[in-house]
Amino acid sequence: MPRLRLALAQTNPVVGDLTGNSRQILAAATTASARGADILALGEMALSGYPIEDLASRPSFLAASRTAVESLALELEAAGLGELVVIVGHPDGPFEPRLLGTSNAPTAIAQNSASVLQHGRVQARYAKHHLPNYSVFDEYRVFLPGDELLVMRIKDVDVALIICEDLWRDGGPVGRVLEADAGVLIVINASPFERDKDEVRLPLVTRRAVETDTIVAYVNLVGGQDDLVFDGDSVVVDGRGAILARAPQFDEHLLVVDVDAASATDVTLPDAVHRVTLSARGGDAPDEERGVETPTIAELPDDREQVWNALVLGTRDYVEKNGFPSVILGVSGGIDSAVCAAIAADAIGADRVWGVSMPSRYSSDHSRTDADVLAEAIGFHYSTEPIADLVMPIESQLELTGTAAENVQARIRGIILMGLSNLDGHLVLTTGNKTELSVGYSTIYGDSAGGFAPIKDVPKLLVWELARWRNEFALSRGEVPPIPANSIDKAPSAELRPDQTDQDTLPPYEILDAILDAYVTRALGRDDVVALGFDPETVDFITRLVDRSEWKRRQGAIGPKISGMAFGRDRRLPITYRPSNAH
Ligand SMILES: Nc1ncnc2c1ncn2[C@@H]1O[C@H](COP(=O)(O)OP(=O)(O)OC[C@H]2O[C@@H]([n+]3cccc(C(=O)O)c3)[C@H](O)[C@@H]2O)[C@@H](O)[C@H]1O
Ligand SMILES: Nc1ncnc2c1ncn2[C@@H]1O[C@H](COP(=O)(O)OP(=O)(O)OP(=O)(O)O)[C@@H](O)[C@H]1O
Ligand SMILES: NC(=O)CC[C@H](N)C(=O)O
Repeated sequence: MPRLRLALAQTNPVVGDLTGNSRQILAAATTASARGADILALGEMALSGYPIEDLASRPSFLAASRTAVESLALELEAAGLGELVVIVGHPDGPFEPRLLGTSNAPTAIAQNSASVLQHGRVQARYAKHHLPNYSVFDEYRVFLPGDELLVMRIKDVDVALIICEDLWRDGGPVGRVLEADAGVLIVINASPFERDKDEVRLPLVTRRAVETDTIVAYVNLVGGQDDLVFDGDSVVVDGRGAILARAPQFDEHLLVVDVDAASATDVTLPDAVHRVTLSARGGDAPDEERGVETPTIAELPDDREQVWNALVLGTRDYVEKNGFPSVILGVSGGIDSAVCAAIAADAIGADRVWGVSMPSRYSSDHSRTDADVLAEAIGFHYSTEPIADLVMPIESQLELTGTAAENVQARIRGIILMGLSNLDGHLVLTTGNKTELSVGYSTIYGDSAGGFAPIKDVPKLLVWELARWRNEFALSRGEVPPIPANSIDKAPSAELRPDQTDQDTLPPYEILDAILDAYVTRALGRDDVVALGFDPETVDFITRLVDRSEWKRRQGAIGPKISGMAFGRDRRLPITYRPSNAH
């Protein structure tokens, strides 16, 4: 059996940065070549970053992408890497437009493509067939589908190539892999992290390997892009479904593995298959001269560690890719701000985190002392800005009472954080969790003010779990646990009036999160939620709060998606909405 050495690079591109992303690809190619690889594959759109959204409708961006692919091929050749087959994803076009509406509507003129580079030029190109148009994906809006499977004959092995969603759909290119009798199937991906996604993704990869009787090499991007976090977790599986190699989650990594693939046959190719023959690296040099690559098979960490790592990477990449020197947040002694501060410190280092305690006349002693303990444990920059004297004049001049008065405190805190952000360039982190966002339990333009929301997709019960996990993790490494025990154990409170607790307004979090899971995540109607055994009045109260606060969410900051139903593009509902009966 011929042996191929595959290198899969989990790079972390920045959308639009064709020059920087090309540098990442060149670096991966240099290492892959030094390790004797025949083929280097990178994630979907590794050259442009993913998703490029309506940039795909700009001819100038497409022209720049084409130029970047051609330049990359020349640079590889100039660097002495021309023998290596490099598979790189990028948008391609412009093509004959598919009109989507009026003449002003965005028009699909691009394809989601992969170019095969060797000897200083593009040897072949593949265009993605299946354009996902659900959840966070809008590819049908901006891309034209491809209609041919690409097979590369290299070292007497037929290597088929497809792109991400193509693997998820029966029929189309994946259906033709078996007919083409390919020995290896390379899939380049931009597959965002979701809790439990691995329970779907890995079985899918192994199922396709068995169905198509090929070695499947699945390579995914890594890194944060706005609200998405790509987790890497690239994997190579043999035709019986056994894992041959697996890259770590959330890290840039080059996975190198030797595969013994079936020899190419002279089967008659189905119509929609294009085959190219590429020269073999190193000519006829015997495989033994390259030595043996011992493949790594990374273990997946447990659920809480995966989620923590996703939040940290999503936060870090938002800060770094948008050029912020530092972040700032209000620290109240409560669990949400404590967890956000710990995420921020893990993401960019405590010396780039600013925490501000902003006590009001209702702030408890423990809110200050717990914030002090947090600051000491994490070691971020810490200051105190009392707000009582700032709140008072507004309250009295406007004669505000009740919630109207309470919200002034949260808004003054927002003004302080935004003022310091304007002064020193910090990114403001807003600390709302998914439970609060679901029911609108935050003050608009107050504690919801901010540019990035690290825990916006984390329900309250999971916030507590993550806090406990992070502290245990610190202890297991002989480090100081970052989150004060008291912040975890005490009853949550907004402290906007004397002795307030969240449960004055909301049901216990065990019940609230369970109802939200049914209504928001599983999108059940009101009656179906009640049928799960919840008190009908509580269900009515909560579903009404959820519906009524859609407008607040629409104005809210983005934050890392960790679930299959994150607020934002996963869940698109009208703001103006009057349910006539149970929905
Ligand atoms: N459909 C719609 N479209 C556009 N705007 C709409 C709107 N519905 C209300 N509004 C506007 O929204 C205003 C009401 O919203 P908002 O000003 O936010 O105030 P509101 O939601 O009434 O009160 C804030 C709630 O969040 C709680 N809170 C505050 C701070 C922190 C925490 C915490 O523990 O995390 C909790 C607080 O205890 C209170 O229950 C209205 O006065 C109106 O201006
Ligand atoms: N005294 C305070 N000092 C500084 N920031 C505050 C203060 N009170 C509230 N904030 C800011 O407003 C946010 C929302 O307040 P809230 O009290 O709801 O959250 P929390 O204290 O972090 O968590 P919990 O909801 O568990 O109490 C806080 O996370 C914090 O960023
Ligand atoms: N980029 C894509 O085509 C991604 C779609 C795919 N179903 C995934 O999440 O992995």
